[in-house]
Amino acid sequence: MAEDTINLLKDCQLAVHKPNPRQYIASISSLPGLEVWFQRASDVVRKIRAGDVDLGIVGYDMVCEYGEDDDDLIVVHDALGFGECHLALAIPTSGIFENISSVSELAAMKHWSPERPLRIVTGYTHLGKKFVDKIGLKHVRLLTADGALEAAPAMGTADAILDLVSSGTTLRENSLKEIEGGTVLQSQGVLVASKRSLLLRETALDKTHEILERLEAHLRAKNQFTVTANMRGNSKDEVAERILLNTEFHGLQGPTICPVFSKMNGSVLENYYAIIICVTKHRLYDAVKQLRKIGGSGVLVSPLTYIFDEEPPRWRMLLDKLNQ
Ligand SMILES: Nc1ncnc2c1ncn2[C@@H]1O[C@H](COP(=O)(O)OP(=O)(O)OP(=O)(O)O)[C@@H](O)[C@H]1O
Ligand SMILES: O=P(O)(O)OC[C@H]1O[C@H](OP(=O)(O)OP(=O)(O)O)[C@H](O)[C@@H]1O
Ligand SMILES: [Mg+2]
Repeated sequence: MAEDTINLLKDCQLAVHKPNPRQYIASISSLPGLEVWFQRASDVVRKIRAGDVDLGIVGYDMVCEYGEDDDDLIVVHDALGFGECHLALAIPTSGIFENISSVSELAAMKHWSPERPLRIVTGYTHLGKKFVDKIGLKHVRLLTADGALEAAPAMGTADAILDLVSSGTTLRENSLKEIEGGTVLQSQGVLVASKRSLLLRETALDKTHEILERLEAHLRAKNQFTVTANMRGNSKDEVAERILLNTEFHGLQGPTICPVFSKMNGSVLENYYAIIICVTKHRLYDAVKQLRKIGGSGVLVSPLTYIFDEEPPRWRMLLDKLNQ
């Protein structure tokens, strides 16, 4: 998460300067007056709640587990695009669980009693307790461990686990499976803040605004290409009509169309137009095909770095949450 966070900030022109690897304090030269502290994910949330730091970047799972529903915590950006995983219940694929494929089937098993509860090992006791209550599992004991939870069922120290799953490889390699209704939450990296800080300290709100704007502009641009193509035509209106009526690709507000001037037999002609549109990466080839069909040639594709649009919706949402 730390590496992903540093890379993301760098891509947003917010490079984190850390004088040496064993130092936990750093700075961002484009944000003077801001201190960066490297802390364990759980401590990031605890320190925001305690009022020691104003803003943090952590997994949403950490915000929920260590935030314990504290309404001072406010998620400023909920999808930073890394650390994607989900918190889920998993049970062994064989033995008494062989035919169990949902939480209702798990709850209905006759094996669990006050003397012999279902033992679930997890690092997420707050979320685990809430989840067990929600799904109505009666005879349960939550056990805690810090890591390698997937080994517990085979070791005989627990019956089930509640842990993060990403690719699913760790579960599979340890003969465990997820079950229907067993997902507690979806998680990825988020930017989280203390509501109190943002309300009481104008500089904290200003810096948050700048960071959010940069994140939004970069993340919006990340999956887009700028596509430029030349197209023969008699006027820009005619070219615009061809694009708007015959393709699905129109740019942010609409295509930008500019005349291309060429020299022929001593005179300057305006019989080509350059069109500029934005295209999501996975639809690039569709866009090229559609542009070709309406006479597009010389298609140039370049990556987009930022899209600064009007005020980002997340900023408005943040102000609403702060009642401003
Ligand atoms: N397999 C995974 N795939 C994607 N994201 C993950 C994965 N495992 C964990 N994460 C995310 O990374 C965050 C940090 O994970 P974790 O607590 O394991 O950190 P760590 O780097 O091992 O540090 P620590 O020393 O505190 O355990 C989690 O809260 C979660 O949001
Ligand atoms: O579905 P997968 O892609 O296999 O990823 C899931 C694993 O990743 C995390 O562990 P991590 O590697 O952080 O080790 P840890 O639990 O010891 O911290 C998590 O605790 C799972 O064990
Ligand atoms: Mg880990």
